[in-house]
Amino acid sequence: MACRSPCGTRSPRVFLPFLYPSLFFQNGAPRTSAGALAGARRHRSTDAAPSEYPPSRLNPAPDDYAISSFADKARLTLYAGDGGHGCISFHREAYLPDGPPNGGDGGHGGSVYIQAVHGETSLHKLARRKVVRAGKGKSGRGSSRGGTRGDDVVIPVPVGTIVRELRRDDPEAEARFFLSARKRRSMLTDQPPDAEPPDEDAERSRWILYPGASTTELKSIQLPPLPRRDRVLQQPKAPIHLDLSKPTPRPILLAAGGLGGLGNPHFVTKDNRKPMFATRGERAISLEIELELRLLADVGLVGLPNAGKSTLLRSITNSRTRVGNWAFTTLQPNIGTVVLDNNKGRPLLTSYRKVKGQHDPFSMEPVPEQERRTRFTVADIPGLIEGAHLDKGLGMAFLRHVERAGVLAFVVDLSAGNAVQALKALWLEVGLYAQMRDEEERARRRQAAVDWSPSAGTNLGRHGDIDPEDPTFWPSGVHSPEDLSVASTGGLHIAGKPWFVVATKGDLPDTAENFVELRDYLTAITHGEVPHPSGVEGAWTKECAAIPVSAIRGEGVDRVVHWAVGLLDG
Ligand SMILES: Nc1nc2c(ncn2[C@@H]2O[C@H](COP(=O)(O)OP(=O)(O)OP(=O)(O)O)[C@@H](O)[C@H]2O)c(=O)[nH]1
Ligand SMILES: [Mg+2]
Repeated sequence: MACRSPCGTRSPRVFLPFLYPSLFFQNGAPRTSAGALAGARRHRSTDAAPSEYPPSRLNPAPDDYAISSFADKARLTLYAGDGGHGCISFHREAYLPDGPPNGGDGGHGGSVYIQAVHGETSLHKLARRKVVRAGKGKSGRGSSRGGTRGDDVVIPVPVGTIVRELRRDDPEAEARFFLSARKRRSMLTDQPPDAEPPDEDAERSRWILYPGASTTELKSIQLPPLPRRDRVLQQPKAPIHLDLSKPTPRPILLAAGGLGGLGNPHFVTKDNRKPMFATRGERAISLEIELELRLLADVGLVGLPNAGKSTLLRSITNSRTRVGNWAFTTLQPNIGTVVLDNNKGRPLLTSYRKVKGQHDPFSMEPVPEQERRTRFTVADIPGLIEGAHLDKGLGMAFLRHVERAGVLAFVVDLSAGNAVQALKALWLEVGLYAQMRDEEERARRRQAAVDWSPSAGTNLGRHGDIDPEDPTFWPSGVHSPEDLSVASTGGLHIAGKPWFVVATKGDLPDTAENFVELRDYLTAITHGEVPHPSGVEGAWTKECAAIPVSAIRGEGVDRVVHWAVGLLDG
């Protein structure tokens, strides 16, 4: 039977006790009178915890928490710096009326880089900044003085950030593309490339002519072909897709600055000793990118609102995340660190993690396969409600922060109704979300391949010809047409993770029966007697366990740490 929830949406009655325990339970016993519903207060901000527990770190006062700004998405427009123009100048000296050309070169424009660093935890500063501009190169000056380079900009982002290119505007690549297209056209029509009249304006716009020259001199100027230039920085091809899941030792180039123009001494020939022209600096690329932060924690806590996730985090780490007896106390993800080593050389728990891909090519030392784990991180996210995968409540936006956790810990409140039902509801949301993410990812890859245009990259052949056999033809991350039709994993990337249940608030009366039912259900899943609660095929069911705890008293929480470490070590 469905009823109308206090916020006006339709939700099955089963969710109400989880969302608004104060409406249904008083001192652990369910309320029976219907009139009590109307009289009950929705939020209890002052008496945040049952009165029998004295205030402590695990039962904090409502204002005893750390606040920090947090954003996990940002959109940025990046402008690399234009190159400075080359200078047209001639040496002037008394009694030397016709000095040699001495115009300096323009400075190169600054580039925009990105770097994943420890210490950054949020994208909120970038989300507010919106635009990032690198410096323009200064134009060259007389007496062979080159222009200074534009300043580079490095964007520091937290480890775990994903960078996606949305749009790019590269005037130089466009010009090159049109030039090569013209050449191709003339080849197809069997005409020599020079038969087609050159686009005068396009060619001329790349040059600066001497302002002091007379009209007749200007008319007689014969511009040479643009010189070929070597680039130190190659613009990454479109579309850029980076997954910065590790700190990057060096900044990664996103938008390369334009080359500076060449001064007039470069164009001296035996026929033209006084070139009255120099080249303009290149116009630089601009990019629109999207940043998405997926926090990298070893263990992700998933639970209904008010289940006790934050209290659990406080009890196993030194986190000061907010705790309160109402739904949606936590509005942004929190990460806590569980220290397994008391920093005095004596490990509290022996754990090893596998090391891969960290081989130092210059080291003769054998690479260890595993190293001692001294700490692991736990992410606490806002509570999920039914329909979270459809963006109801707050849950959906934050599920991505547990998406990359090695282990999922489902936190279930034993005092708020049937624990098995609560667990099934959570897995249903997580499973649906995982399937949706898979679908989204496939759609994005398909779209990227459709949107992508070779003109945006710098990988044209000599004549601008496109070769699909060439691995550089495909956008980054896609190496062949088959890659675009990846078989659906159906959400297995989340449902395939090891998981366990933390049955919390075990100190409250009449919770033992609820726990026994939950434990029996998990044993049945492990033995394959009932299906995995997510409904995803091939999901992890190796050793599903429920650990009873009272986080507010700090009882049983050591077992949570031990179990999590066991699953992390594999
Ligand atoms: N008796 C008892 N109360 C607990 C326990 N753990 C948490 N609580 C209380 O349950 C309420 C909710 O705790 P929170 O840790 O804020 O719950 P949460 O899951 O983080 O809630 P949201 O952030 O809103 O999703 C608080 O009043 C806690 O004091 C426990 O083990 N026993
Ligand atoms: Mg919380």
